Amino acid sequence: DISPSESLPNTDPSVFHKRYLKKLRDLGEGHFGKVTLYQYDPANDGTGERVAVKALKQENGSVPNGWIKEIEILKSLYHSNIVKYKGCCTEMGGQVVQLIMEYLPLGSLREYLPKRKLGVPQCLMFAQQICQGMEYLHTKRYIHRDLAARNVLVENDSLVKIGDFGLTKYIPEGEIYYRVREDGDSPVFWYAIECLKESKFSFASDIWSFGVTLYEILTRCDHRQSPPTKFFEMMEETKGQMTVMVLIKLLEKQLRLPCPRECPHEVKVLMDQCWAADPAQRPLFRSIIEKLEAIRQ
Ligand SMILES: C=Cc1cc(F)c(CN2CC[C@](CC#N)(n3cc(C(N)=O)c(NC(=O)OC)n3)[C@H](F)C2)cc1O
Repeated sequence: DISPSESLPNTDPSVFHKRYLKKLRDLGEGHFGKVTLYQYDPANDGTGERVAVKALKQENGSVPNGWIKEIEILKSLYHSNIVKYKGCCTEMGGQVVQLIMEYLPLGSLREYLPKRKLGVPQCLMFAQQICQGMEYLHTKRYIHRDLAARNVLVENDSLVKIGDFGLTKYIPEGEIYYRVREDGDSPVFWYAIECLKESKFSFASDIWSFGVTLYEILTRCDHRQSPPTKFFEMMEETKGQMTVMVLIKLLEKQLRLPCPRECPHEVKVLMDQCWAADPAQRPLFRSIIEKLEAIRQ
């Protein structure tokens, strides 16, 4: 038997040392920080694995507790349609913490869909997988608050994963809404009407955002049909008026994003159910999965 002193040092695979992280390129920029591609190369021979590293713009050295929350949330999620947590890299005695995730080189649906003319069945398969990841998230009482094609990563032609949880919040038992005044650049064209009017986020507001994500998928993320482009067209000349106020008026008049070209009617019906003005009228992810399965038959 090998005595402990002879076995390999018991290194914790979720601990990443800054000195072995070699920066390759930036992957994305958010309001509060950025995501960068690194090679983790402890052998220093270029054979290390590539990882995606999320870092917050560091204010006065203190680690915001919302950031620790995001790390704890991703660490607690195990689902085939959710990006894998790999570990953390701490610096300056824990003053700086970076989140290490698996790297999906095909990037998000925003980069992938315009290049690959996928058929409707494959688009609906991706949509169903997003619902499976989101249903899992909701069973753990998390709301995502930023579901959009830009935050869905492509593993391969038949697998997508929800890739970013920057705005995810826990909804305590017995509560329905999470209220917040977002100061960042909020994704208003993915926000449910009650989020725009009263900042009331809930499981049902994630369903609304899924409807917008489904719309993006059926447009293959064509920027000419993007939600901002189409809503600005519908808002006509809003010279100087607050965009959010005009968007709320438009949604209150029951106006919605148009049916994408070559989108089956029953998929547009599903989108419109996700965009019901009354949150209680919107379907749950479980029933959306069943509807998508039925349409895909
Ligand atoms: C600090 C807050 C913050 C900072 C940000 F930059 C963003 C925006 N960011 C999210 C992560 C992102 C898209 C997704 N999902 N992505 C992850 C991978 C991966 N794990 O491989 C990947 N791969 C890739 O692009 O391969 C070519 N892209 C992309 F970086 C945009 C959101 C934020 O909340």
